[in-house]
Amino acid sequence: MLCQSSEELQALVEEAKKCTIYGKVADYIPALGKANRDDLSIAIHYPDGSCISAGNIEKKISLQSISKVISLALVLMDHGPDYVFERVGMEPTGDPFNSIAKLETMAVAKPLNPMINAGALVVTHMIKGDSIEERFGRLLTFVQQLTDDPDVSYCQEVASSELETADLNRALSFFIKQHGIINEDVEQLLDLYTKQCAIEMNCLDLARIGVVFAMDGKDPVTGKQLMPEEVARICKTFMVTCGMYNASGEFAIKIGIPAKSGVSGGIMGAVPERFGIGIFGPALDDKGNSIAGIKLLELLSKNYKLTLVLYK
Ligand SMILES: NC(=O)CC[C@H](N)C(=O)O
Repeated sequence: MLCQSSEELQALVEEAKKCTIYGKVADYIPALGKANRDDLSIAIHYPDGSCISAGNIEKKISLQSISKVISLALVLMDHGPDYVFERVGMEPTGDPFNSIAKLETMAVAKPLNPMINAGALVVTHMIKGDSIEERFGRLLTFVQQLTDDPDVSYCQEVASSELETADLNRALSFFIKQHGIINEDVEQLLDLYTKQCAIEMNCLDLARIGVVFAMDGKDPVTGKQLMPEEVARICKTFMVTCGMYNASGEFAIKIGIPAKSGVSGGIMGAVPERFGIGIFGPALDDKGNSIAGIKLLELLSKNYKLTLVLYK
């Protein structure tokens, strides 16, 4: 779909771009280290199908942690909330996304929420299917429905690059396996998880996913209900409480938009009943969030009064 470029949005991008010099591209997944620190683009997708954009919105990025919201929606549909929340909690941690610390101090080694890596690994473990191919195929089909784009796929290079270097995620998986939270082969789980994180798309597709969450799980363009309202509500709530890692509290206070970020520099936002947002800005702050992406959302939220507490 063609996106109208907006001068107003472009001016906000130029303003937000000034802070990319204070950020750093993630390189613990070697393939992500190739990104250009100074990139910044945004698409906003409205329920009537129109959209506005600024920057190079055709550039594809891997979802990384943004995929955690989508896999959560899928397993909530696969198993229902009771089953899912017996295995992963609902509480923010205040710790970095890849931290192992709380797992050891909890009475049951159940990860605190599905947005940290330990919790996301449990969620990925719950994706139904008889093989890795079938489970990944189901997830990808769901993503293709959410974006209404059958060509969305994953980046083999990013997936392999993460699989080769994912020893911390291996450690988390072995820990939760030892404690009986998961019971599958760790290497297979990581194969599936790294492919999930490597699903790639452009900002416009990302904004389209955002508008589906914003409209309570219904694609406003096709009219299809892609997930039950209840599932969309749970996912959006996690985006508010845990979507920006251990910066979620400050983000909620200052910006107040349900959002999920990934270390590729992507942010997917869902402004309830109004629009979806897709951002790409690979320069990250010290918590792993897109530094210019956050600045851009702050400007948008202030200029257009998007913060949650203003909803009537
Ligand atoms: N914060 C992120 O985006 C993390 C996702 C990444 N694939 C990881 O597990 O480390």
